[in-house]
Amino acid sequence: MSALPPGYRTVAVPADRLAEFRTTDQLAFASVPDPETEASLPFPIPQERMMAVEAPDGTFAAVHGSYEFAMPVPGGTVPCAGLTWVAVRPDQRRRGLLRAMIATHLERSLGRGEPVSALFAAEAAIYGRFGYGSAADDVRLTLPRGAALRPVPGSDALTVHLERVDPDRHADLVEDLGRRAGAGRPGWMPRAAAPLRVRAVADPPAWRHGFEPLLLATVRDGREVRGLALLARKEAWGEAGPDYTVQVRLAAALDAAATHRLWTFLLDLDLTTRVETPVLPVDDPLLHLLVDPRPARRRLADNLWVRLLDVPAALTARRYAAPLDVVLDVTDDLLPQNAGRWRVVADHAGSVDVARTTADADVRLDVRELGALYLGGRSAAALGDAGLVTGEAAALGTLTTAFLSPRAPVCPWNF
Ligand SMILES: CC(=O)SCCNC(=O)CCNC(=O)[C@H](O)C(C)(C)COP(=O)(O)OP(=O)(O)OC[C@H]1O[C@@H](n2cnc3c(N)ncnc32)[C@H](O)[C@@H]1OP(=O)(O)O
Repeated sequence: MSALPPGYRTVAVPADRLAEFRTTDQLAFASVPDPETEASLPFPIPQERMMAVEAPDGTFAAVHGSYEFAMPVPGGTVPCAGLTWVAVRPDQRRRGLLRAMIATHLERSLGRGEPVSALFAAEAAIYGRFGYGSAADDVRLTLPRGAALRPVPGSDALTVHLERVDPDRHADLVEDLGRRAGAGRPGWMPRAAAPLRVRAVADPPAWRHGFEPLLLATVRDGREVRGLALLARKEAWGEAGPDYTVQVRLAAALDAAATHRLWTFLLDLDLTTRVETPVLPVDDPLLHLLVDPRPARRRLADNLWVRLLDVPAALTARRYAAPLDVVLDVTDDLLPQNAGRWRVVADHAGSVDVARTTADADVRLDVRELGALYLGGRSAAALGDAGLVTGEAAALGTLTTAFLSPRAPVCPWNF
């Protein structure tokens, strides 16, 4: 794999070097050290998944970590290493430390039996060279107060309850309902680990930036919670009076009526002028419910990047929307065991077989593009139009239909 410069070495991070791990990350991201906030929150990365590169003087030059995820994929879940906290000290850049850390990450993930890795990219140009493909987009809207929604039967019968967030009482509720709301959506990463659940509802003053303490809105059918949102408002007064902003950090609902009731509430809070949505999938029901979507400001961004580490294990972990019998010729510069021709056969009953073959290839593509297709949010035909995947139009069409997911993939929280 990738060599480190002379005198550098890859090391595990023992508990007594957690502060140095954090400081290295803060130096790379220019984050303001905040010991009070840090002490109030559980550290998110399991210690055995934290790694560093030590410089010749024994200090950390670079760090990375990973989360253990069961990533939803079309028709199932796959063990996934969520790469995170990738940081190279500014005085140690561009000498191959990231490249070496990626090699370590791929090798260790495979050793743990994780055939897939996923990440959020700080900068979009970094990870393609390592075989990660942009597999999902997300959208954030800024909506005017009072934006009208098309009617949904049953919405009026639901009630809304608003309270301040209490992390002890609400962490599991938020995770459980969020998980159910995202059922069937590839990439909708559950936060199985307790530190991640706690941090999802955490509200330290340093994170508020002028907004009020975090609120929880629950949509109820009697006593049963059918939807919820985490939100906060920012007070502002202008010449024309109140000009508040509502920031919705998370919104989840179990059905159309709860979705409608939740957004009807969020879009009509007194004193407010605008409502900022959280990250939404590009096919979120809110987009379909808006009577007039044009005044909404939209920001489209890349969401998950996906890397297949073990091509046959990854491809057999998901199901396909149509029968498939195709020979893929895959290139993979970092993991040669993935390279070459694979026959992928899937039938209507859900059986999938991926095996080495010497047959002629129908489709040629890099592992990066296979990662982009994996969650079902990209079209092989469209990647073909861009020259990134090659093959006969019929083969690309079959691949497109079989890989697509009925719901657009997204991860609703950034790791
Ligand atoms: C999943 C996450 O955690 S995303 C967070 C990533 N971290 C950050 O953005 C924090 C600030 N930046 C950094 O810490 C570092 O500059 C990193 C991690 C982005 C890069 O680390 P380096 O050790 O400098 O990278 P390294 O020297 O191994 O470069 C490997 C390759 O990536 C390229 N590269 C590195 N950074 C970037 C970048 N920001 N944009 C485009 N290309 C880049 C290099 O040019 C090199 O290309 P080559 O293989 O064609 O020669």
